[in-house]
Amino acid sequence: MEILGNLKNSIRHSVLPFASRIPFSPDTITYLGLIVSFLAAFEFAKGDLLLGALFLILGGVLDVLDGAVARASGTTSAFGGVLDSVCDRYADAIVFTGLIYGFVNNTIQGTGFFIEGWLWCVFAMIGSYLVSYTRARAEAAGVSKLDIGVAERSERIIILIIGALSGFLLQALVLIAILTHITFIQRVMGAKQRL
Ligand SMILES: CC(C)CCC[C@@H](C)CCC[C@@H](C)CCC[C@@H](C)CCOC[C@@H](COP(=O)(O)O[C@@H]1[C@H](O)[C@H](OP(=O)(O)O)[C@@H](O)[C@H](O)[C@H]1O)OCC[C@H](C)CCC[C@H](C)CCC[C@H](C)CCCC(C)C
Ligand SMILES: Nc1ccn([C@@H]2O[C@H](COP(=O)(O)O)[C@@H](O)[C@H]2O)c(=O)n1
Ligand SMILES: [Mg+2]
Ligand SMILES: [Mg+2]
Repeated sequence: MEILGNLKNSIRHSVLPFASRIPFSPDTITYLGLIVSFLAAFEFAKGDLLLGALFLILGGVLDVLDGAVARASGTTSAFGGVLDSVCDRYADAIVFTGLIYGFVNNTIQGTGFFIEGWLWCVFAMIGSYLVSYTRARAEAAGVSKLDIGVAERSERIIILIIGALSGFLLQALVLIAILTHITFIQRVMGAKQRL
């Protein structure tokens, strides 16, 4: 996990020179990233997994860039951090909703794994929210930074992108559902240790 943490920090650092030339405010980029997530959801609802994945990648890059632009321009703000987080929650929800719509309306094919594809989307969404909320609630209780676990947002997005591009979308959703519940337990235990 330490290696992945270092990779994330090196990516955040490596985009700073590029970010410093972006002529938009961090908040604008955050809002733009949310709009792109809506586009990804719309494409998944139509069953277009390729376009959905491409919008997920763009949305993910924007999610990295908003913080990079803030740091490069010295305009990081407490509100920006809140805005970034809540927009990520809306983005998570709308993308899973697009996938659920796709499975329910059979524009996305995929059955098996004991339960319906749309239900795996629901469990993946529940797990994702438990991961994020546990961190938010623990940090509100005084934990410094509970960014631990195997399925943080970046990992969830990458698994979804690879699943959508590779034809193994249902398998990716099953993996996200399982890994997010593991991460939820990791974070509850981490909060217990730190509080
Ligand atoms: C234009 C370019 C110069 C831009 C540079 C490109 C680089 C940015 C490379 C990006 C790779 C991109 C193609 C893949 C999509 C990126 C996506 C994975 C990133 C999504 O995570 C973004 C971010 C989320 O953290 P953030 O602080 O914004 O939000 C936090 C989050 O909401 C928390 O939720 P949770 O607790 O985790 O559930 C909240 O709790 C926090 O409060 C909130 O602040 O994470 C940034 C992580 C890294 C900086 C980016 C990770 C990149 C990957 C690990 C490695 C990318 C290369 C892979 C090999 C690509 C493979 C997939 C390929 C596309 C098929
Ligand atoms: N509109 C924004 C978005 C982000 N920030 C700051 O960046 C941090 C998130 O960095 P990422 O690389 O993970 O996106 C966030 O906590 C804020 O400090 C901002 O100020 N305004
Ligand atoms: Mg961000
Ligand atoms: Mg974010």
